[in-house]
Amino acid sequence: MTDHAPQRPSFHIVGANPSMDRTLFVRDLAMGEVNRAERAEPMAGGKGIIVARAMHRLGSTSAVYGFVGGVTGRYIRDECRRLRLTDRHTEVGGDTRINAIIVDSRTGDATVVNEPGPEITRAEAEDFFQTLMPRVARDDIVAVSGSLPRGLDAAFAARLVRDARERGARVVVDTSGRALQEAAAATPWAIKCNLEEFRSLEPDAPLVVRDDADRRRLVSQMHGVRRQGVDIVVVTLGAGGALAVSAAGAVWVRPPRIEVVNATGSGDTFLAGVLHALGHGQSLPGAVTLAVAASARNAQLPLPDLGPAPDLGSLMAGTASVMLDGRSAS
Ligand SMILES: O=P(O)(O)OC[C@@]1(O)O[C@H](CO)[C@@H](O)[C@@H]1O
Repeated sequence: MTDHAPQRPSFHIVGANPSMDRTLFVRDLAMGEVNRAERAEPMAGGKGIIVARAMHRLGSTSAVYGFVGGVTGRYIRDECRRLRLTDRHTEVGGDTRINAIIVDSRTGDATVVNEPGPEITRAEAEDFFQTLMPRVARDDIVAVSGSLPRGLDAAFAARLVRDARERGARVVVDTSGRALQEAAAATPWAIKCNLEEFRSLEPDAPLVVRDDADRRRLVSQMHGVRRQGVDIVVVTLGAGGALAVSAAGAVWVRPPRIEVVNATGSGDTFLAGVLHALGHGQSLPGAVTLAVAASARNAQLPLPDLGPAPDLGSLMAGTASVMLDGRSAS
């Protein structure tokens, strides 16, 4: 490499609260009844791990950070090794959680029960910052994904954004509730959330986005958040695709038609697509198109993954992107 060759940024994926996801496939799930699973699959999960695994499938290597402990924590570390993710987790006294995902194998509907996660002490939180921050360099991408385990509050998310920004990194936040509010106030480079999560930033946002008028209203609210100091705001709308705004304008990407097997992790896979594409210098509309296709691919599979060497060409061809100032982007 010459001195002038462009350097790829390093990706640091923070999933503070990883989990062993246990996915149970049940036909015609009946609440309040005894159900029998057709099969059960364990998988390393938590939003950060799903993001990093999907990025790896797309060709971007990343390091994963968060808190792990106990036998389930060991499982996460073993899986990181197997998946070739750089494991920079902080070891803690509590146990990594186990989350239950019950997929109705007839409808594809997923019912998810998330544990709160281990209690993190102040010293463990400090260890985490000491592990992450010295490794963050200018222009690196730091993604903050998923819930916080017990003992950490929204101030943790805000400090994460501030400290990584001070090191010149581009910080991307995908979390919810108070943590999202405080992280957004610390003005990250980008926010990616779903509609429900966006409503914690903009309570007047529509509950559902049905038509052009709803999309335009939402876009103007997203620009409002952007004007508070965030460069890029992306809101995913499930079957309605995704909207993204930056100073250059707004784009809406409609998803391809697919049969959903299990959409768990599709939002995380979407984020992986955005990070991979923006990290490789693609435009925001191009990145969102890849992300919508990747998220659709994830939903076609029984477990959150893209599978080795995913070919997203036909799914990308099934998307349509529209610049909301009326020009067609593809
Ligand atoms: O409690 P969080 O961190 O918000 O969500 C955790 C979780 O439900 O999200 C992933 C799917 O998006 C699963 O791997 C995981 O169990």
